[in-house]
Amino acid sequence: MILQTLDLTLQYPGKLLCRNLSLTVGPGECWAILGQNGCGKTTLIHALGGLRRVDRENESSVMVAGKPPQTWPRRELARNLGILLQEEPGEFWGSVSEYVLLGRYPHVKNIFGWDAIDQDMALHAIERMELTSLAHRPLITLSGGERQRARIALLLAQSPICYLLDEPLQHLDLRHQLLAMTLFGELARQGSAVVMVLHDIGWASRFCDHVLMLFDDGHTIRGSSEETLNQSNLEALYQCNIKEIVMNNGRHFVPETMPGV
Ligand SMILES: Nc1ncnc2c1ncn2[C@@H]1O[C@H](COP(=O)(O)OP(=O)(O)OP(=O)(O)O)[C@@H](O)[C@H]1O
Repeated sequence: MILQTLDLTLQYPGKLLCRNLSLTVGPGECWAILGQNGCGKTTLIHALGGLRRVDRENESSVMVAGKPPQTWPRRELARNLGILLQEEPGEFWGSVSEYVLLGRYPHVKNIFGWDAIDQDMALHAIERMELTSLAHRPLITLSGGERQRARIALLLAQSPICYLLDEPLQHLDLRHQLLAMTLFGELARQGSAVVMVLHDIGWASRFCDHVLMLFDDGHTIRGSSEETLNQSNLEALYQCNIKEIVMNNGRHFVPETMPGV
């Protein structure tokens, strides 16, 4: 078990986001977190990553590799857990390759800087995200999608055991959505744990083996994608009419109509 919540309840004044969530994410698993805007997906990612304190009496309700995330030394936590947030904390004025190298910081052994392994891993991550031709450009000159690929490359260079990803496909075109999902699927097959917030059920059904659904009233459904992704769960989750289409051995879910329209 890499990531675990025990009876986790998250709320803001006047709004219950999730109630008594017990979740266990193991190595090799790829999870999608699904739910309507404002249901609490980002808040949950923050709680799982130790970026948001859970209630005091609830302190042990999130565990990363057996310990609450706040109790890990930061560099050690970053070797276990890599987090991709929706918002960037601040501007970075260096080049793309300098930015991606920051992912190696938790692994640095040499006080004089990055060693050959760090350089190689950053280079490989840049290649994987198809950024080689932009590697020397200042990060701030990149487009939204290019910058999102650089952020994913930084995480690849970091190579944590568990990836927590909040809308990793934001700003990406179709080709790069496929590239990113293929990569996350590969990471899971190689033994990493991957947990990602998605708005596209198609990607979830194709690449994720587990799903967590967060409903507006705080209740949750979790389980295998096979079991949980069905018309009735998804219609209840998204509050609209959804049609399931089976095509080329894959299941596709198409939003059809708004109820009452
Ligand atoms: N600091 C805060 N104080 C009060 N309410 C908040 C605070 N931060 C977030 N919320 C509310 O909590 C709810 C959950 O927010 P969150 O960002 O986790 O939703 P989400 O599921 O990630 O949404 P989206 O799909 O739009 O990104 C929202 O209704 C939001 O307005």
